[in-house]
Amino acid sequence: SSVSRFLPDPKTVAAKLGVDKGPIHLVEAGLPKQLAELGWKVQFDGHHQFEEIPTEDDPPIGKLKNPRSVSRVCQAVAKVVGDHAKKGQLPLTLGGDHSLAMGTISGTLEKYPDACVIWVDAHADINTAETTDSGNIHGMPASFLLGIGPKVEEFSWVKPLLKPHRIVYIGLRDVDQGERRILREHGIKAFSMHEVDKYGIGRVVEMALDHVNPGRKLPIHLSFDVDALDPSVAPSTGTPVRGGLTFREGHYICEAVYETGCLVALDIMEVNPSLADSESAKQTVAVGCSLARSALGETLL
Ligand SMILES: N[C@@]1(C(=O)O)CN(C[C@@H]2CCCCN2)C[C@@H]1CCC[B-](O)(O)O
Ligand SMILES: [Mn+2]
Ligand SMILES: [Mn+2]
Ligand SMILES: [Mn+2]
Repeated sequence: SSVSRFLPDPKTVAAKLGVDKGPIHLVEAGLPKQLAELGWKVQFDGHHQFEEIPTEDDPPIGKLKNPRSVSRVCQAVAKVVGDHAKKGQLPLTLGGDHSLAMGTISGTLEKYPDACVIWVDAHADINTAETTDSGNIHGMPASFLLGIGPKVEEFSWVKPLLKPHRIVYIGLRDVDQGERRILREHGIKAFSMHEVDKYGIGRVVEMALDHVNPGRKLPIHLSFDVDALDPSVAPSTGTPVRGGLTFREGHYICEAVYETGCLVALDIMEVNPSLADSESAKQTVAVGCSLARSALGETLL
């Protein structure tokens, strides 16, 4: 039977790949086979190739860096994820940069306009073209999905279909001033590491689900940035921040989301093996595979 009551197709997961070397390592670590062993019909249609836009042809737009290549890749991912979702499959996107979530969540919302998003991350990724300091678009996807901030022509293809009460964060601990203001002004619910310490991960996940999916009637898109985990657990990632989720807390979130029976799309993002020594890279890849298995039904007993 299909894991989610929203997936007519019995347990078919379509593995998508990001733009980074991370996805290749996750696949080569055996993730497709591991998912097949969980009973999934895995459709892995190869590594997504994107022709690079040379940097000189992709100058910043305002502060935004590599806007054209990011937009092009995300738009392609939106189409492919949307197509898989419309076929009743569960798109699993392996990143790669979290800017890809503009594509994956757009794809999910096309099929499931009432889907809710559980965003697991050290960061809120909700800067606008105005509030961003870094100009790195991986810090902005949520603002485009929510339609917050000044219009950026390059990203006008991102339809603002996500509503503030349909997204909830878990794991925040490095949020910019401008993002704090946005979260507050839009009434967006966020469980930082402070709440994880205070209530424990079990209660936090329950409160997060109660907030975005009270009757567990809505489809869930889980977007998991591995930098939500403590750097001792997932060291090989772009923006590590101390004081993160333990190995078990991260896996508990995935197990609990799976148990709702509402999961329709999954992102495992920001695994970047080229950023650490090979031991740390291997450890991070293994955690990425393990999180995906937990979100797709691997239980402890
Ligand atoms: N908000 C950020 C942005 O660049 O917009 C700034 N932050 C780094 C910055 C370093 C100095 C102290 C404050 N934090 C990274 C974050 C984006 C993370 C993207 B993700 O996909 O890894 O979540
Ligand atoms: Mn990134
Ligand atoms: Mn992120
Ligand atoms: Mn992050």
